[in-house]
Amino acid sequence: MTINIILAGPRGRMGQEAVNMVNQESDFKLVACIDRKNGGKEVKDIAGLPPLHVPVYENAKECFEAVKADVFIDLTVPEVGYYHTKLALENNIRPVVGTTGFTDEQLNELAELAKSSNLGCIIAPNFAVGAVLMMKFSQMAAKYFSDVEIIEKHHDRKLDAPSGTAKKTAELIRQSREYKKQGHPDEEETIRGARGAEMDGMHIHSVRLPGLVAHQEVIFGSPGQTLSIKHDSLNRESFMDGIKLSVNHVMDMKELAYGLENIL
Ligand SMILES: NC(=O)C1=CN([C@@H]2O[C@H](COP(=O)(O)OP(=O)(O)OC[C@H]3O[C@@H](n4cnc5c(N)ncnc54)[C@H](O)[C@@H]3O)[C@@H](O)[C@H]2O)C=CC1
Ligand SMILES: O=C(O)C1=N[C@H](C(=O)O)C[C@H](O)C1
Repeated sequence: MTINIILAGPRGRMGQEAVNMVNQESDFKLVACIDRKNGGKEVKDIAGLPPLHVPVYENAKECFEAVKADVFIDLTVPEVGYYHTKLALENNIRPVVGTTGFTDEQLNELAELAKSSNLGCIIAPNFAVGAVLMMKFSQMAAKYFSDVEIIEKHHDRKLDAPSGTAKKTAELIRQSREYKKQGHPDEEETIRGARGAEMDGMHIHSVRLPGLVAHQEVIFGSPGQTLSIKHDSLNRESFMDGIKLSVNHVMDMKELAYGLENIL
């Protein structure tokens, strides 16, 4: 069976990689792209994309109404990604979303909409299988270590901080860690932000540097020992297997899953 796909964000770092992946998969067919420029053109007219006679729309509503598709892939920015995802569900198209930075309220609203529409929807802060394992291993370790710091490192073009992966890691850790307000009770920041962001008494630190792609280390400590769990995405190909898997899987789902671990 061929899965017809609409993709938003085709000129982005992830979008370009995903257009090429979809184009190379024999069971996937790119049927339209949503881009904030290039409306009325075809994918072949956009530099860096394959020579495909596939229409490009600037208006997502117009695209979803005009083009018949099974799955919608979003790789854009948070507000736009949320709007696209909602619109896709309203048009009976199953979203696979890599865009990070959605609020809890937005995630809850999309989950309700997917359920009431009986449609699959996958929103995954990280599509790299190794990163999912890093998160799950951290969740396991948190049962035995209540002191933990998360250090995420990304390229300096990234808009959201902390990363979606770091937030998801903290949520998974929270499920198995006994609550603890970490650090010295009297500790003080002499420069604001020195201790990073705080969630549930644990700390998250965000590094942004040119040259990096996507990296995270979760460090646990207890008297006399530390445990480090680390993952590196060295390029964006690392995310493509997770997107492929999600596109196939979402076809058989009837509700929203938040995180690739739910379908592995
Ligand atoms: N889930 C995962 O495994 C991964 C998720 N990401 C996330 O994917 C998203 C995209 O990342 P990158 O490709 O690195 O970013 P990018 O900046 O290279 O691409 C963003 C895309 O969004 C489009 N865009 C920006 N503003 C827009 C607007 N107002 N309307 C319509 N389109 C708009 C841009 O034209 C571009 O195509 C980010 O949220 C990032 O955190 C990135 C890597 C892996
Ligand atoms: O913007 C990125 O690059 C990435 N974003 C995702 C996140 O916020 O966790 C996934 C990965 O870390 C790359």
